[in-house]
Amino acid sequence: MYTLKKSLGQHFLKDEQICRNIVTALQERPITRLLEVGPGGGALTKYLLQLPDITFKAVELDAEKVTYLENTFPAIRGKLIHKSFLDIDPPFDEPFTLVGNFPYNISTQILFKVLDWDPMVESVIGMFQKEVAQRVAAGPGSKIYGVTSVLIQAFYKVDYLFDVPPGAFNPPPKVMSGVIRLTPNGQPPAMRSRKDFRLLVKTAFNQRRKTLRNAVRGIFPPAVLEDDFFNKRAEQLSVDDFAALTFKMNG
Ligand SMILES: C[S@@+](CC[C@H](N)C(=O)[O-])C[C@H]1O[C@@H](n2cnc3c(N)ncnc32)[C@H](O)[C@@H]1O
Repeated sequence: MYTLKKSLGQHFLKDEQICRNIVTALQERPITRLLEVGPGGGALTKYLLQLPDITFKAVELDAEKVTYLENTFPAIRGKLIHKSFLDIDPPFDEPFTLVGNFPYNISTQILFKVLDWDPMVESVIGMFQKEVAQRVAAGPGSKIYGVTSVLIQAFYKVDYLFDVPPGAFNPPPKVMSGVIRLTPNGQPPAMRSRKDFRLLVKTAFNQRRKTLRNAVRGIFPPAVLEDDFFNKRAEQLSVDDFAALTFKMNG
């Protein structure tokens, strides 16, 4: 039928109930345009192609799976982009939803791409390694609160929907998985620029055990760093705290 390529994170869903649960979660919000990342053997795709009144597209890197999908699901012809998701531009002119049992080797890059495309991405229903999914959803004070938590939560509300055990996949991955939903959080906090925000958050968490003062020394004027606020550590700061701090960074 086809081979499974570990290098492309190919763990295909074999549990039909999990596939249906993902599609049900997707339908809880109105969607008109849908992009599936990594349709693979079509476990989710076969349901997605049946959704009424939706313009569907998918992007798959593996040529063998592209041929397989086009032969098995004629309805997908003309809707399947044979490229890396990381290399494409938004395939719609208007906001769309992103769905996928994502290849885990590029989870973080997928999240960064969502941020680059925002506000074109109006929602995401995605399967990640559980640890990554939990990190995206984590709040201040948690050990797993980090760069992706802050960057994503500045723009999206994150809901952790459900766990998926290794046995739901062929071949089973070594770790648990989790499905999350991202929806725009309304009003992103005021910040000087997204570029500054990203630099600050990455720099602060790069040395998360240090005080903020020591972690971000190079990117703030020395006088600003004297404030007691900088005695805190990155993991104690809220998304709004990070956004507000961007206005005090070096120009
Ligand atoms: C975890 S599998 C999911 C397959 C299928 N959706 C399922 O649930 O059974 C990830 C899929 O993403 C594809 N993939 C890996 N890297 C990709 C990339 N950079 N761009 C697009 N697809 C990619 C893999 O070939 C694979 O089909």
